[in-house]
Amino acid sequence: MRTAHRVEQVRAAEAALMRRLPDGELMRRAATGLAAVCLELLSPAGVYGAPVVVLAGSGDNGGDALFAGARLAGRGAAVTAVLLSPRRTHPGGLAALRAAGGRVLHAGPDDADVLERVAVPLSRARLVLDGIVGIGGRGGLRPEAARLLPLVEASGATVVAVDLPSGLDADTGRVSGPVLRAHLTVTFGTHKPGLLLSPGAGVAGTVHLVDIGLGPELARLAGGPDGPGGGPALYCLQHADVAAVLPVPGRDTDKYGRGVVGLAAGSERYPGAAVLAVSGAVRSGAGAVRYAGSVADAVLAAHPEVLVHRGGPREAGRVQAWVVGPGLGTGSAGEEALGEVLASDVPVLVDADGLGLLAARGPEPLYRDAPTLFTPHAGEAARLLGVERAAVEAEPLAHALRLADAYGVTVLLKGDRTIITEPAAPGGAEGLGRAQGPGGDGAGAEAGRGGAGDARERRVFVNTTGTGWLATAGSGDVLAGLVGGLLAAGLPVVEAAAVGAYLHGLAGRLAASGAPTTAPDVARALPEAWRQVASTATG
Ligand SMILES: NC(=O)C1=CN([C@@H]2O[C@H](COP(=O)(O)OP(=O)(O)OC[C@H]3O[C@@H](n4cnc5c(N)ncnc54)[C@H](OP(=O)(O)O)[C@@H]3O)[C@@H](O)[C@H]2O)[C@@H](O)CC1
Ligand SMILES: Nc1ncnc2c1ncn2[C@@H]1O[C@H](COP(=O)(O)OP(=O)(O)O)[C@@H](O)[C@H]1O
Ligand SMILES: [K+]
Repeated sequence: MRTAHRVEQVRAAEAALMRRLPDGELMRRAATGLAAVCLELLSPAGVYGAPVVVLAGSGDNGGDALFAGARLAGRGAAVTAVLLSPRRTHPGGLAALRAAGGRVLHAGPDDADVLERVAVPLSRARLVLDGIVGIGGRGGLRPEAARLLPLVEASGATVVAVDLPSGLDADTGRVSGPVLRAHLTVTFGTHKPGLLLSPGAGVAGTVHLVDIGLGPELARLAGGPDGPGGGPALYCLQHADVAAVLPVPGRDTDKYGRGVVGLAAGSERYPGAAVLAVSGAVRSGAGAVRYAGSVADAVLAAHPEVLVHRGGPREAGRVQAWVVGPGLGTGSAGEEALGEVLASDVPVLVDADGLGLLAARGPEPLYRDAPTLFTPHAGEAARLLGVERAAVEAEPLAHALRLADAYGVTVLLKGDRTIITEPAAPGGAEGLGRAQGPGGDGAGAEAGRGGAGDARERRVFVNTTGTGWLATAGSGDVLAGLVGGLLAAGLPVVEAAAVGAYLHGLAGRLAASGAPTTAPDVARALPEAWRQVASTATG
């Protein structure tokens, strides 16, 4: 499991660790790891004489960058440090850089002709280290740093962000002003949520984690009574985590034992959505799929194995979970189907038109005994909350949490980085992520910040397996069917959502393989995604 922690958690762990280590040891570890990555980047074309620019701000982030720059200079690179706060530069880092033969340019707010002076080294640079600001940052880059951005972008150099891209909010991934886009981010100790969430992930590039020994401290804090507490702010599944919970039939399992998923979807106007949701459900691990609705013939033509009912969900027969909404329409038939499904006593996934119908009623808790999962994209989430779509896209995590609390449901917010979160007071304490840290509890995420319940209880997952090729009509319907099937197969709601998003993203990659793909092809790639994941468990 990959995990991410908020700045206050990182600071607390850092303080605890520093008490036990010699002065400067943590920065030495960070700079060593950073320099190693940079050397690897420079090596193919040669390190000796390689032009490197270090952008250094006023804090320890600049210190990391300067110490790493000194190491590169020690290996023969031609390093120029550009100091954005010349009077407040990290003294040890600056001294090390000078001692290793690095050049130094002043580029503070009061320095004249800055652009002319830095233009030449930047235009020649093969590598730029962004040590302007790290986890101490607030808001977008300030003008003295922002004015360098066009020069960096025009240089064509590889940009390596130190800890995180300067100007990016570490906790939320929000970009509220100018930000230095990186090809690669070398982050220290733990991932920061903003590197994994949208839109931050889009400016961080590939993220490389350098171990500086914070892990045990973070785990200790998670269980302790003092400090920020809480487990990781974010969990990010890997193959082995998914393999551990995939529903695999035993020798004595029959199809009903594997779970039956019901789908209330499709309409004369949108029959395809039902077919696509079914195509995900039949490959989900459930033993059987029931369809209830008006486009049974289209469903049967594509999937003869489905049990169909040409009426409402209530009379369709027993299921272990319902999916309601894809292509359902928002008329009275849709309204009726939604009402019947929500009145059932099994887990329900509400998608697409089902969410549209609920949005029209406005935010109110659903008060169901069984779990309810919403699977909106940003536009649907915005309608459910009565906010602009752009607001959801700017801060998806905060809005996913608000949505979960306003309706009392688990939320899977779709996007390039899909977020899964439960409402503030989740039932049960078992499951993925629960075993992390001595506290055994889940994540804190932004819950406290959003004023949303007990920050220590709530788990938040982010899915990183997706690809832009999944932005194709109907791929969300496939996801709804898949997750519904996982629910029917018995996975707890958060696990079903997180595992479904993971397999769906992977299937999207396999189906696309670098070229356009279609929703049916994504569904057809699900078994291969499953096999790839499962093979990590069997070796
Ligand atoms: N924690 C750990 O475990 C370890 C941490 N390490 C490293 O330390 C880094 C954190 O260092 P840090 O605390 O010195 O803060 P940092 O990010 O350098 O900012 C410094 C100052 O910048 C300013 N500033 C603020 N916003 C700004 C903006 N938008 N644009 C421009 N400037 C802005 C603001 O100063 P102000 O001008 O407001 O007084 C702020 O105080 C961390 O990211 C990692 O690299 C590793 O060495 C080892 C282990
Ligand atoms: N840029 C992207 N990167 C990764 N996944 C994406 C991207 N854009 C969309 N997706 C995924 O594609 C699916 C689209 O679902 P949705 O918006 O409901 O489309 P539709 O309504 O056409 O089915 C979601 O699973 C979403 O996470
Ligand atoms: K940085």
